[in-house]
Amino acid sequence: MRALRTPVGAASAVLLTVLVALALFAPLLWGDRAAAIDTDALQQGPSADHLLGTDSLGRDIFYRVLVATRLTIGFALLATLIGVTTGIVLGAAPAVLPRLAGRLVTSVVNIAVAFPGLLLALFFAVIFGAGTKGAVLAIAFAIAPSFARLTQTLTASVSGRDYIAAARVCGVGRFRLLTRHVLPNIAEPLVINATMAAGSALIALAGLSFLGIGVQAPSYDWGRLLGEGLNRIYVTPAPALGAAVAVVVAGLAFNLFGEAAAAAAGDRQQARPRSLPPRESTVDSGGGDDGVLTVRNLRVAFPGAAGWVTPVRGVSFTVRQGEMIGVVGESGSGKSLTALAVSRLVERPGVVTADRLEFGGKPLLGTSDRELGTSLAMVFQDPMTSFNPTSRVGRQLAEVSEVHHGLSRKAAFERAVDRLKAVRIPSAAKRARQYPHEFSGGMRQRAMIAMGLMGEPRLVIADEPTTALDVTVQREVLRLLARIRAERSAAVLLISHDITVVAQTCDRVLVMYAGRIVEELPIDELFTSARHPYTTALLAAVPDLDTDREAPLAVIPGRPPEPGEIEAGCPFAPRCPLAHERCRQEPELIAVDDGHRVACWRMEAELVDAAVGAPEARQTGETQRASGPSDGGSDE
Ligand SMILES: Nc1ncnc2c1ncn2[C@@H]1O[C@H](COP(=O)(O)OP(=O)(O)OP(=O)(O)O)[C@@H](O)[C@H]1O
Repeated sequence: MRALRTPVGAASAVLLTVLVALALFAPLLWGDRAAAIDTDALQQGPSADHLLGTDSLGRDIFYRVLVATRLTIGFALLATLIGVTTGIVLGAAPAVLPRLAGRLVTSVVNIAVAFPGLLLALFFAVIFGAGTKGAVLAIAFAIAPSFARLTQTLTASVSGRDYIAAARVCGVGRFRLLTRHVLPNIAEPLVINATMAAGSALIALAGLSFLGIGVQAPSYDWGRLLGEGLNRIYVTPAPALGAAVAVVVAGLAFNLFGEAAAAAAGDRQQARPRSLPPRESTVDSGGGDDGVLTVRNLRVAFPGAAGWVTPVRGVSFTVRQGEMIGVVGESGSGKSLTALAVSRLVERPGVVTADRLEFGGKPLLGTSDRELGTSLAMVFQDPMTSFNPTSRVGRQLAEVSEVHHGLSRKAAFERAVDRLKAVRIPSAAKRARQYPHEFSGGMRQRAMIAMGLMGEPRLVIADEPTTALDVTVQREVLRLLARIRAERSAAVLLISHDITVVAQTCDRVLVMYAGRIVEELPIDELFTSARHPYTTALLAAVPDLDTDREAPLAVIPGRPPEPGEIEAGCPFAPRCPLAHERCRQEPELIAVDDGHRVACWRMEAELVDAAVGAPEARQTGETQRASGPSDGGSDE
């Protein structure tokens, strides 16, 4: 509609309407006059009776041009429909086919795209033979490769969005993911490009008819009329001009309307949030444990220009039933990648490995999509991108139960309404019928949590769930997570860059720096017993009531290293006021107390000093190192 408000859009829309009207009504109104042979008026020039003259049988060329609109537009649209459909199927196929077959399809498309469209059209026209059917198929197959490429590109651009990740966490199958979540969200650019393709198809079809390999007598389209008119262009140009003007005007109308629609869509796109990079996982795991989530030596690596980079470098922790664990660290420390890896959402070319990666005591890789979809809930940072914008909120929630619990559409929808009520969405039944954009940010985030509650989640992973929300709504969302944990005994892994949020809500905190855990400790010891210089620096950077308002806020000098910049030694050393010679080597995470682990050489030194002073203490320290974490439940 926005396109119609521009002069180009409005003018091309009027032209298209006229063309469609002509295609529908011209043969009914003037079909007889266009076919009437008049041997007394053969090959005449323009006159008041015959505006564009007559042909070799005395038929009125003006009426023939009008009547030919139906065949020309009809076949152009048919060719576009076949071409676009074939292209979309080919473009979407790699997303649903096994990897090898998908690659094969992509290669075929890549080769086909390299050939000029008109060349392909002529090639297919020869294969299918002269005639309307051949011309339509030739043009359709010439259009298809560029649409396949477009579909592939658009699919890739939305496949990293949070709502796709959310649907994948819920175990939605590839085909359904494609038809319900990907295609509706790329429909707009596809339709716009299809409109422009119709213009090109019309011109190409006219070209084939003009060359004599398109529409055959006694049928006629603008291309054939142009060919006939051209034979006597030096005697009277009007017969050729009529068809030529019709082809140009119609081709332009389609193309300009497509351009105007694209420009209008482009304006809207600028306001849309950007997508995340695509992710998937290939995970090694094994062993068994009674924790809800057991992670040992988790590593996530990506190929880079100068070799592999490893943003997550050997992370180990355990999450137990009903526990709320906070993960803090500056941007880029690997918090989100850790969460994505345990949700099986790191995509190729990313590689995830771990000595143990278990969910509910079973290897994560062996956990079925259905089980993972109903027992692991993921809440993302940006509530705007977490939902598919083209589908009603209730339907998106219901999808989980349709897929996993085999509930009917109606029953699944009722369950969705029930879960929306559980997260205190007012007028839940009405809200369930609304689209995500009709929800406020906080409501969307609660609806996202409700989606996790469609199953019976044993673990809720919330990745910066409150960052995009104002303080009051933040508190509501955090309270809701705490309530779910209390009422349903679900474990919660809360990722945040804000250590105070974690301090207010969690039982334990994992502090991450440069892809590793540098400290883990119970929350009640956070402000009193934090030992790692990075944790103490994070705490010092939090203003409190005693903070001098005149003095500048404390900041940690320097910046964390990028994954590709991490060198040997403690990665925090360049920013650490206590760094010394020993820090040229990277310290291990060692247990210093019950549930308290620290990766800092100072701790090693303290343990050794303590051990020298008290032989029994030395024994304890060594025992702790050997057995890993105690109550904290993790080792490395
Ligand atoms: N697909 C990817 N390919 C290459 N590098 C990646 C990819 N995804 C993330 N990274 C890198 O991994 C590092 C850790 O990213 P991650 O998103 O886990 O950080 P984070 O601690 O969650 O930070 P933030 O709080 O900003 O989200 C970053 O430096 C990031 O650039």
